[in-house]
Amino acid sequence: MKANLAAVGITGPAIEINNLGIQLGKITLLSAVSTTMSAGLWHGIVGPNGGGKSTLLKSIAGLMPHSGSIAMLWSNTKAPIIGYMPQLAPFEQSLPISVLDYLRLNSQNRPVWLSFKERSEINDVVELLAIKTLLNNRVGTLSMGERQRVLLACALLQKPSLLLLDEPLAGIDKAGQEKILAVLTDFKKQGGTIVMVEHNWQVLQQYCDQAYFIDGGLKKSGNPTEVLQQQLTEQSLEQAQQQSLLLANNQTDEARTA
Ligand SMILES: Nc1ncnc2c1ncn2[C@@H]1O[C@H](COP(=O)(O)OP(=O)(O)OP(=O)(O)O)[C@@H](O)[C@H]1O
Repeated sequence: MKANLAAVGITGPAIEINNLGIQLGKITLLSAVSTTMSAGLWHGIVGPNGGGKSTLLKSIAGLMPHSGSIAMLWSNTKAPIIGYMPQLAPFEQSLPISVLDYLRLNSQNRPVWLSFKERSEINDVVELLAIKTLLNNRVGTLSMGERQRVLLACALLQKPSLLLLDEPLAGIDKAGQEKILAVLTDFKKQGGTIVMVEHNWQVLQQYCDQAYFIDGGLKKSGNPTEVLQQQLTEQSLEQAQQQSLLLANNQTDEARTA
């Protein structure tokens, strides 16, 4: 039987971001971000390195102090549960904790040493992400791809209705990526909302409903193919401007030496 990934019958929330700004000391990481991410869709955050994608995701997850507002809008009586997968979270090599214990720690809110009840959610995510053979391995010894699957399993454990994923495909081979994308496709089909940081435009175009280009702020958003086209047009315009500037400088130099 197929596991339910999102809380059954629950539509993931929409996210309304209004004039979001993030300042660390004198450095502005993000400014004036305003947008609405619709419920039940797959949203892709894209942009250059250091542009502020992870920062935006962390602020939606409530992990980053900010100005402006971020509101979750949902139609159900139960508040949305958020599953967050950080960017390639490193585990300390010597951390004496197995993958199974790590999942157990993340599967309940009360300390596992007080009581632990075997939970079916763990079996569901273990099967879903094919991590059974890793259960007795120490988290610090996992390869990058294995770690990604364990982190995604953790994000799915509480049956969230919103998934916030920071480059979930990074460091994973093609087969593993297809597996994860299939899991996420099912999650969306069951009503969940996904916000995912992703560099690969092919993935964004194939899977995401909306793309948001972040570079110190929200530069453009819309259908991923349209956002990509706009970005390519801007880049080629910029290149053409640089080339004509270079040409003009060379001509000036030549005129001076003549
Ligand atoms: N806690 C912090 N203190 C100082 N600078 C920070 C902090 N967190 C992030 N930054 C800086 O903010 C900028 C945006 O970082 P962020 O990780 O959001 O970028 P990104 O778009 O996710 O980049 P990448 O694609 O490389 O993962 C970077 O220049 C980063 O160095």
